[in-house]
Amino acid sequence: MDRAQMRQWALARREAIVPEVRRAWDAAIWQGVKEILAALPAAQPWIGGYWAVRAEPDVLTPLAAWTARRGMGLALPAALQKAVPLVFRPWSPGAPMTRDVFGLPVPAGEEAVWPAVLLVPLVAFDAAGYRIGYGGGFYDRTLAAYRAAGRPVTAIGVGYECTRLPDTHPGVHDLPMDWIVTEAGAFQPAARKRA
Ligand SMILES: Nc1nc2c(c(=O)[nH]1)N(C=O)[C@@H](CNc1ccc(C(=O)N[C@@H](CCC(=O)O)C(=O)O)cc1)CN2
Ligand SMILES: Nc1ncnc2c1ncn2[C@@H]1O[C@H](COP(=O)(O)OP(=O)(O)OP(=O)(O)O)[C@@H](O)[C@H]1O
Repeated sequence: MDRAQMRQWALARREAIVPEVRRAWDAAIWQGVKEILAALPAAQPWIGGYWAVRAEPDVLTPLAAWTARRGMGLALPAALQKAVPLVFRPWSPGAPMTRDVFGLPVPAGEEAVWPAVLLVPLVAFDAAGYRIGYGGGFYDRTLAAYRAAGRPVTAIGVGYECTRLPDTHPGVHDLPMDWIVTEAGAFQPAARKRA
């Protein structure tokens, strides 16, 4: 399979998950994400989430409640043009929304922030922490922009076990996730594991 075929394979598997199972898996994924966030060295001013589309794991509601309780801000990505890094805009439940270049809902406010922790939706992923997304290269460009700006970032990939692959055949631009969280738990990709 090439990356486009892996993407189609994984999207089909993800869309086949029935609602009851999806609810249970999303709850388990949220538990895994929460444990990672709770163990971060310091309270973060901003966490980058995402507005779930196309059968992505949806943890936005508990994430919003959790961050609000701790006085942390939550921001959502906006793809404002093709081939540029994502911009993160502060969001809270009920905030006014507009649409980005792909028609996805994004916060209407134009303020941009740089969350040091990003939840990154995975269409498919592998044990080394590499991912396949929708093919726009947005998260890869975004992580590269953080690196170029000298801003540390923790990337937490979020996906379902049924879209795990032995090897996603990453390209030169692909940057690995620091963590991957699925319904089976949270793991640090082998290549990145530290003593
Ligand atoms: N929930 C969520 N929000 C997100 C992302 C994401 O992966 N998930 N993004 C992460 O990047 C950005 C949006 N990126 C997107 C990139 C491509 C397509 C998409 O539908 N692509 C078409 C092909 C379009 C084309 O070729 O021009 C497709 O897959 O059919 C959608 C969103 C920002 N917001
Ligand atoms: N840092 C970068 N600079 C320039 N081009 C990049 C960069 N990162 C990715 N690209 C390009 O973006 C395109 C899409 O990349 P890829 O197939 O890895 O997308 P994806 O990871 O599935 O999508 P996404 O990150 O949007 O979810 C490729 O043509 C790739 O070369």
